[in-house]
Amino acid sequence: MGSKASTEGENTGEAEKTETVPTPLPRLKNAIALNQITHANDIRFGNGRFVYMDAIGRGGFGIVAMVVDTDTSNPYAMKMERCAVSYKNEVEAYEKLMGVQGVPKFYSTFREQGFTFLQLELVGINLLQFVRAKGRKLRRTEAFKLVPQMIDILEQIHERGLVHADIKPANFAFGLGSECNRLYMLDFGFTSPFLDSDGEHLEATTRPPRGTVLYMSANQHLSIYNSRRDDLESLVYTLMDICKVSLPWRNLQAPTNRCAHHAYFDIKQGGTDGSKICDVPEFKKALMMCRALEYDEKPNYEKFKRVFELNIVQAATVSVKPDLPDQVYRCNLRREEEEVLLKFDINKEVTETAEIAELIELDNSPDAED
Ligand SMILES: Nc1ncnc2c1ncn2[C@@H]1O[C@H](COP(=O)(O)OP(=O)(O)OP(=O)(O)O)[C@@H](O)[C@H]1O
Repeated sequence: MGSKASTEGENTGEAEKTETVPTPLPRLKNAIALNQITHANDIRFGNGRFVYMDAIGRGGFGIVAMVVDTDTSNPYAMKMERCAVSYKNEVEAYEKLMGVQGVPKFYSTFREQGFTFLQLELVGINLLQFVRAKGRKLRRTEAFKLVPQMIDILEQIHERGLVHADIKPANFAFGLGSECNRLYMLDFGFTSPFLDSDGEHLEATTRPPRGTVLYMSANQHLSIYNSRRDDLESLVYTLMDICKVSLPWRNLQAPTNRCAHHAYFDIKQGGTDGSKICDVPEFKKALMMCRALEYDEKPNYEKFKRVFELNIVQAATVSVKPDLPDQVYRCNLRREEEEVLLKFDINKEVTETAEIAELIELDNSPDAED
């Protein structure tokens, strides 16, 4: 989750009409085999119950660690954040999404030393890492093969009355082992309800844009509160990006004021019919469908899927799954992030520093949720 101009993905060059073999990207090497994990430290969370194994993700407010439960020896993902304003949001979302296929299981949450923790089902490589591990962007047929799963997850999230509000490649991940051809949706820090307590759609309102600039819908740049149509539009940008169709705004400076957001809005609108965004018929059509949706309208998910439908031969032959289905990917931490982890070293005496006390206070303040 992050309110920032994303630098994720690679600059992909111009959109193409025909499918070409995508160009190589730098490959990821730091895979960790699940059956080979050993821990060389005494960093523990949750009153000593969870042993830290490795960092597998990082975001705007903290890191995601792979941990092992000392009671059961099961591995989990532990999302730890410092005073994250999005934390309460994310816990509520995970509670509402319990049982949804394609959302990692949520096991527990706790707070330690001014940090919040979410214990989650461990899933595998995210889509951004997947593309990097392949060393090339995906072929369109490969990206389209993923669409039904992506839409199904989104539809279920919407059915629970929530919009995800930060759809991007790094927020989709493959499952592990026998689940490696299933997709999961991650990061519910910006997820928000779109229904009121009577089940009616919330009135259109405004708030400062949040999410990841690169994939944010055009309307979000006008500060229009997210609704279901915005998730779909962000999904189209996500798909374009993973299969080498350039996002024309990729090299724009991150918007810092209203005027800059308006510039983004204009370029993301891409002319009256969106045709200036790209020439690929499927993306053009999908974007037009997003633009035709009213603020409170329920999308026709099946129709959306049909835009990307593969023919019978393609559907039977195209396979999209990680080469290493039993591996997660280590992520490099910054020095200050490594230092944070040392606060949880059980061999070190832990004192609550002024900084941590301040963070707890901030986190408990009434404004913390905005
Ligand atoms: N349950 C999980 N299993 C495995 N890896 C995960 C899991 N949850 C998150 N990750 C990894 O950690 C990364 C960051 O997670 P997440 O997006 O939830 O954090 P964030 O702090 O909100 O990030 P950002 O600020 O970039 O949006 C993901 O892209 C993914 O690679």
